[in-house]
Amino acid sequence: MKKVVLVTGANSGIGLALCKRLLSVDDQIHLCLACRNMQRAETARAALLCSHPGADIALLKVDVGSLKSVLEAAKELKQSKRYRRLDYLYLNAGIMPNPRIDFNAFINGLFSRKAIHMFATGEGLLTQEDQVTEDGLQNVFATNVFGHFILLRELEPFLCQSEKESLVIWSSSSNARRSAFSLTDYQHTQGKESYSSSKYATDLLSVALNNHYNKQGLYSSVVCPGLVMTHLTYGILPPFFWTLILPIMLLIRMFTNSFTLSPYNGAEALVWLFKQKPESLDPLAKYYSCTSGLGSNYVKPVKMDLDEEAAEAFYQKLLDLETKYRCWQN
Ligand SMILES: NC(=O)C1=CN([C@@H]2O[C@H](COP(=O)(O)OP(=O)(O)OC[C@H]3O[C@@H](n4cnc5c(N)ncnc54)[C@H](OP(=O)(O)O)[C@@H]3O)[C@@H](O)[C@H]2O)C=CC1
Ligand SMILES: CC(C)CCC[C@@H](C)[C@H]1CC[C@H]2C3=C(CC[C@]12C)[C@@]1(C)CCC(=O)C[C@@H]1CC3
Repeated sequence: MKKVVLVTGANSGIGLALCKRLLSVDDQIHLCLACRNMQRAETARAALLCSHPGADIALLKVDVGSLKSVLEAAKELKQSKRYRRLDYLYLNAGIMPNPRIDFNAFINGLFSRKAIHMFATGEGLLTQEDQVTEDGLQNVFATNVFGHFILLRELEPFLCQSEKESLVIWSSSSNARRSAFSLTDYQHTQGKESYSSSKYATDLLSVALNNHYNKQGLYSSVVCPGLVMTHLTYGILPPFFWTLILPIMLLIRMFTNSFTLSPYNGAEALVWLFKQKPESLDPLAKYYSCTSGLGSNYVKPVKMDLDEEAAEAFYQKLLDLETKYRCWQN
């Protein structure tokens, strides 16, 4: 049976590298690139077909930050009858709008005992300016979490099938931090660390999804790709600056193994999960892409800093929000 794989945010960065690597592992897969910009999606498909001529690559238009677009995309997928099931759903699209570096925190952190941790996670170094979407949601939450949750809910018939397990894989981050997230303000309307909050939310959600869906054959995992040079990180510092500090980054990599740097390396854990049996994965672990000082890639599972009650409480809040939006749609 050929595997069916859908990747959101597949037209650039880690998502595109993942697609390329998946085709290298198995060029028989049915690959669906779910992107908001069809021109960029076409360019990505052309690039993938260059390296894998004859590959089965479909495009699906979806803006995960817009509930209307998510519902339309799911409807299109169901109506097209192109696929009967989905084996892997990579929820990779993500944003970090208007990032700012706190240089004081950087200098203080540099000379503290937490220096290595700071480089591995970016903890306390970054703030973002969020916006409100047309649905009245915080943009980072809508894009990184809720749009993907609704997509998953809409695609349940493709994912929950008795004959075979399916795996949902969330692109989380080492920047996910418990203290940046609050159950009473899960959209992060108050603070300035919406990215960190949204990634912690994906970690909680993945745990809750396993509790609710494993019996139906659906499994969920989270990955951290490491620090990768993509449009996202070029929004933090310009490309020339990253090139300038490359020797420093290679040095830091020797201590943290978390500066994977290239999208190819960053996709390591995502590809590794494709090769695993979903039921053999640890629902409470985050799978990190790592690159050693000598440049070899490996995957490291790390227990997440969360409790299952909080995961369940957050899940219930998402269900309530979903009900509210579905009422508005009708
Ligand atoms: N780069 C890094 O160091 C790290 C990245 N990550 C995570 O990895 C994931 C991929 O990021 P990365 O490859 O670095 O970043 P990129 O900016 O290169 O890629 C992000 C992808 O998501 C898409 N996207 C953004 N918003 C939407 C939307 N509303 N609807 C549909 N697609 C959307 C983008 O499409 P478009 O081209 O249209 O903008 C793009 O294809 C993200 O979830 C990120 O948080 C995690 C840890 C580290
Ligand atoms: C390399 C240094 C001389 C200067 C870089 C300092 C910071 C800009 C970076 C240190 C750790 C980085 C990091 C991220 C962004 C850039 C840093 C803060 C991320 C938050 C990017 C997005 C993620 O999901 C996780 C990354 C963790 C590490």
